Amino acid sequence: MSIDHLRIATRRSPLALWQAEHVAERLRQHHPGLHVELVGMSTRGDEITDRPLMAVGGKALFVKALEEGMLEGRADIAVHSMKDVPAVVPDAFRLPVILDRDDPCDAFISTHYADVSELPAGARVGTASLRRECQLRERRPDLQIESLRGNVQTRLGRLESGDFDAIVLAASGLRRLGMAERITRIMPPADSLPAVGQGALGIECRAGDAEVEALITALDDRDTHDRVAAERAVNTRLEGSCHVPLAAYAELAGDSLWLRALVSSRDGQRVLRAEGRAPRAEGPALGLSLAEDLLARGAGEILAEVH
Ligand SMILES: NCc1[nH]cc(CCC(=O)O)c1CC(=O)O
Repeated sequence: MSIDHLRIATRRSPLALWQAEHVAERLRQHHPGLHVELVGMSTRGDEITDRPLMAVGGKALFVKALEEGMLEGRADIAVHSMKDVPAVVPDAFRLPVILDRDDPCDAFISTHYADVSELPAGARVGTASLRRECQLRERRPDLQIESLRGNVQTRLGRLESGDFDAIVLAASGLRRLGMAERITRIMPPADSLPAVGQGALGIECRAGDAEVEALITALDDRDTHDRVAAERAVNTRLEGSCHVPLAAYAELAGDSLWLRALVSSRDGQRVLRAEGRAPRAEGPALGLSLAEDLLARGAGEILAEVH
């Protein structure tokens, strides 16, 4: 029996729906005649917006609800922003596919200022991520950095209404929603090292669903997969909780993988960086060794303070 119908579990935010529809379209292209349907699911991470995400369980909430949907048989696969997927995938699931990466960088958005360096002393900057916050604080300890949650549209709305002088968001999210022209400046990885998996989409399925896995494998992008595997290895060793100021970003030049990682205290006063190169097949080992290097230099204490 071959599969002629595939249901995709997705969150209901505009970005999540775009991502799931993108995967649906790619699957239809690869498998003409396959019927692909989106199944929208609400997650606690989306429902609770009045408290910091890390206080209610972190980004793992986004993923967990979709996994439950698959276990209950309401969907066959789930599409995730790899940035939101915890380092360890539960035994009942597999994550065999990572699609080709979009822009992995953070985007600086401001109505008055061209770049971080042009912000006046004490300027108010909104960001939802501790990782972005501490890298901003390292460069500009004078900035007033405030938490900014909600979906991409909500966050842009708060910039427009004058709550902030600038905000920082993932470039890929803006591009996917057709709002690339809102980006004032792309922040290069040297200025804002991206989150593990940022800009990449992954497809999760139930373990043992060989037919489904065979169907989705066509969308896997080897280069992105190897890069994200190296980044996720850093996370495997350092992820002690749901929300940690941790960045890891890999680039490929032929067979050679260049991985950079960063751990920071919340105030940006102590920032530890590590980097290394390895053949692409050894990316996960490189990720683990960078994590060990960071731990040897005090990453454990820094992360313990943040928790
Ligand atoms: N945490 C929310 C989230 N999860 C993935 C993206 C962007 C898309 C991506 O990284 O692939 C965003 C928005 C943001 O960080 O601004």
